[in-house]
Amino acid sequence: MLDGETLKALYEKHCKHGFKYSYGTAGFRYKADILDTVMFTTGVLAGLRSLHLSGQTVGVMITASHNPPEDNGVKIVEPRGEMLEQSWEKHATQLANCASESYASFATNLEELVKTLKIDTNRSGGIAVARDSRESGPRLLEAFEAGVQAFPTLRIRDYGILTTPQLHFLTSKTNEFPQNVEKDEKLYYNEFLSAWDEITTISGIEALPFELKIDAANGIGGPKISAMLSQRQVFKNAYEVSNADWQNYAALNYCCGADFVKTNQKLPHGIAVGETFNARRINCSFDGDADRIVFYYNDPQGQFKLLDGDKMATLFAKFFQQLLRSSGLQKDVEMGVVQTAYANGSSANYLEQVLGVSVKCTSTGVKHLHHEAVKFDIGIYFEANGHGTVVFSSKFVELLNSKLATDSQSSPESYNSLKLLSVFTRLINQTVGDALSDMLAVLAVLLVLQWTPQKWDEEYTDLPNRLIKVVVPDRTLFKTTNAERQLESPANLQQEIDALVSKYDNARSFVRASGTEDAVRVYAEAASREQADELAAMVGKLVENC
Ligand SMILES: CC(=O)N[C@H]1[C@@H](OP(=O)(O)O)O[C@H](CO)[C@@H](O)[C@@H]1O
Ligand SMILES: [Mg+2]
Repeated sequence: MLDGETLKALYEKHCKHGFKYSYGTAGFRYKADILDTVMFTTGVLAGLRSLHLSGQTVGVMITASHNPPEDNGVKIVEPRGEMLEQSWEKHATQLANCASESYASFATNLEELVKTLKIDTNRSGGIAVARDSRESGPRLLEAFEAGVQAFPTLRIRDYGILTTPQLHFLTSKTNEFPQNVEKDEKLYYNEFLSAWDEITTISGIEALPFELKIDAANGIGGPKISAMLSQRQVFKNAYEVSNADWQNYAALNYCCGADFVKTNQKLPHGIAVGETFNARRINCSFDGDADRIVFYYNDPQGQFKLLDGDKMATLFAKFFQQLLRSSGLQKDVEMGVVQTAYANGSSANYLEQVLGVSVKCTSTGVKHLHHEAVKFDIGIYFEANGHGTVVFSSKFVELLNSKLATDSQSSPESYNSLKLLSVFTRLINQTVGDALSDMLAVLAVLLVLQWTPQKWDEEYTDLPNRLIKVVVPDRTLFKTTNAERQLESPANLQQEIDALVSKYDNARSFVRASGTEDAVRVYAEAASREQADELAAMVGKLVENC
């Protein structure tokens, strides 16, 4: 470990005092100008995590996702590509807050952590770091790297600008693959494109039968999706990337991107739809770090229709259920869908009542959903905003492989389904929700089923819903229970919300403090658009006045 004097000099160069931080839904996320201290301590903490995990490489992503350009943030990725182990979040928060107090407090906390976690600071370890396209990224990276220097035995691999899922993927491959395999973006593209190639072979297509319009939110997803799709002839002239101006910092997520489309339920700037209805036209929006995606289309009446995370979860559930049936595996495989309270009531109904698939509800944040999803053989998890993926158990993959090895003589339909299931385990980025890989997976399902976006949408009808933000003096007063669906405090607020909800048809509403923004979120759904909007506004008033 670095000597005290040198560490103190680094601390003084990068740390400021007086701010209180907390590791939220997706790491630390604040205005970029107050993040230097927490970047420095995250460098130290990621180092500790790597050393604690016998020197395995730990990932770090510097991003504020869908937030405005002036924000930034940082999150730590486990060696297998998952979000930081939850018991370590408190260490991350505590170290940052001690550093925000004084050097002495930081040094004492660091010493305690090394002691209580029994960390051998002399061993070697590794950090893989990347950032999104924000202007503050390089400065914050510098503060982060200074923190990592606390342990001179650590190697840092700086990947420059990546999407968040690319960093998760490369972190996981760094630990999984031998040293002589180059872990770079090429590895990422090859992984998903080679699975995609099998889909085009199975479906026998030479050109994509869709007109695909991609809104890249002026984030890093723009150049990356172009780098990926331009490698395959099948996409030639079939896609267009809008809002790809990732070097125009102020344009990031501005009036475009997945969050804008989901929240406003309308087309982003830069995507126009033609006068006449086109059944093959499919649009999608990424968020700023390309770990979310939503799809949409305009129906024959010219009405905007959103195909969000719930629609993706239900599409995958229906598709995998069909494949399990036709391959005779449905009795051996447990499939489930994990959602949050923000999932549209109609989607849960459809899954349970129409498909007969089990549905679990967890707190917001993919770390919670992922944790629950891995309990299934096929665990499909999506937040309504389009953040999610599918995870497959190793038991399921082994079963598939052994069936594929022995079942080649069985019916062509059954064999084909087994092959498709196997391809999807490779087409989907299982480490984390990934706009690029999710986009390919959705297109692949539509191709195999020969569905248009409209046909996909017609499986069930969303209940009209509204999500609003209310700024309050202290959002930490809003405490929830029951997977965030009910408030415990402020006292009596839940009863008042329940009383309002009971006045509307088929209605539901809940309130929780955001973990990424300084606001309280209010969600409402009801039988009609007017009722959903009115209920959200009324509950918002209750929150404002309490
Ligand atoms: C309602 C909503 O969309 N909440 C988002 C948002 O979290 P909040 O804690 O609600 O701010 O950002 C998270 C990180 O990207 C994402 O996981 C989550 O779904
Ligand atoms: Mg994101």
